[in-house]
Amino acid sequence: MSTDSLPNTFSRPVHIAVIGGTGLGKLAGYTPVAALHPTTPWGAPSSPILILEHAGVPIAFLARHGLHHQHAPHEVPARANIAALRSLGVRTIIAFSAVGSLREEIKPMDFVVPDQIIDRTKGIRPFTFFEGGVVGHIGFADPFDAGLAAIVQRCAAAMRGDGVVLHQGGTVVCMEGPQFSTRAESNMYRAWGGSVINMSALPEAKLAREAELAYQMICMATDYDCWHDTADVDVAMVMKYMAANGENAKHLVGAVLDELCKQDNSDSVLAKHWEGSAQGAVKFMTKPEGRDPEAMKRVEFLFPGFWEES
Ligand SMILES: CSC[C@H]1O[C@H](OP(=O)(O)O)[C@H](O)[C@@H]1O
Ligand SMILES: Nc1ncnc2[nH]cnc12
Repeated sequence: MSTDSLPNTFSRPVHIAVIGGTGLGKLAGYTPVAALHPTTPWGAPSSPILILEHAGVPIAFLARHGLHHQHAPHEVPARANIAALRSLGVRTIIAFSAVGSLREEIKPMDFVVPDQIIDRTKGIRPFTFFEGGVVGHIGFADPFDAGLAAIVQRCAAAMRGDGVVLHQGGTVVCMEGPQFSTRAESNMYRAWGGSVINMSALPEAKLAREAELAYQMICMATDYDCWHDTADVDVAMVMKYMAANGENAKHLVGAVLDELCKQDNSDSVLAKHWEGSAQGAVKFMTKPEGRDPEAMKRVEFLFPGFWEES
């Protein structure tokens, strides 16, 4: 569907966003009411941001790899994505990801709500908002949002697929890609305690935390990577399972949005529990004489009024 005929403005604040990953370039069952094209100091986001309505509540939807899956994992403009969503008022993000399973019990088609990440990206992706003359060190011990994870867990019953399981907790290994892992790497990640593997959890989750957003990834297993005695992962396998799992994903996202929309103006959806966490880490690090005006402006885009009291 072309988004060209949709309004490119939306006047109400939007608190909730969904980021769609591989095989989830749109949200089935929703008709967008606007298509926004925000710009940020970090450039344009991956795709137009579609505004959908669920139970009368506006939801932002962003396609991580672009409308046509044109951004490789290391090319996704994650800073622009997170900054653009925040500038619309978004404080809660549910992010979908297609993952390889590193555990026998996580079968293709199962869902995983991870609570940890192992970073195997290679430092080639821009990964922080705070650089170039403004320094900040945020806490990242628990990279996802426990409150959102609990909501997703409660919604697992919405999936009617036979035998589909939602695994609560687990460690996502985020590798650089775009090539898949070697067998030695896949076995090493298993030995490290990894549950699933993808190429997209980072820097997205780090940037969401820097932007003081509540962020939870929902992983959909599409393969057993290459450690298992079944066929090694390839793109066709990932796409086949994503297509087969579309109905389950639709039911799950619908149920999660039901819950989030009921709480649209609550402190948890507004991520009050993260408010001030990054700003505190930034404000006192770089002394005024070391601050770069352009870097300060970029921080101001994220947190309007940030420098007023310093
Ligand atoms: C096509 S397989 C590899 C690709 O799939 C996952 O994408 P996403 O996390 O956006 O669903 C994985 O992270 C890779 O980018
Ligand atoms: N095996 C795998 N490795 C990395 N990313 C993936 N996304 C889906 N399957 C994957």
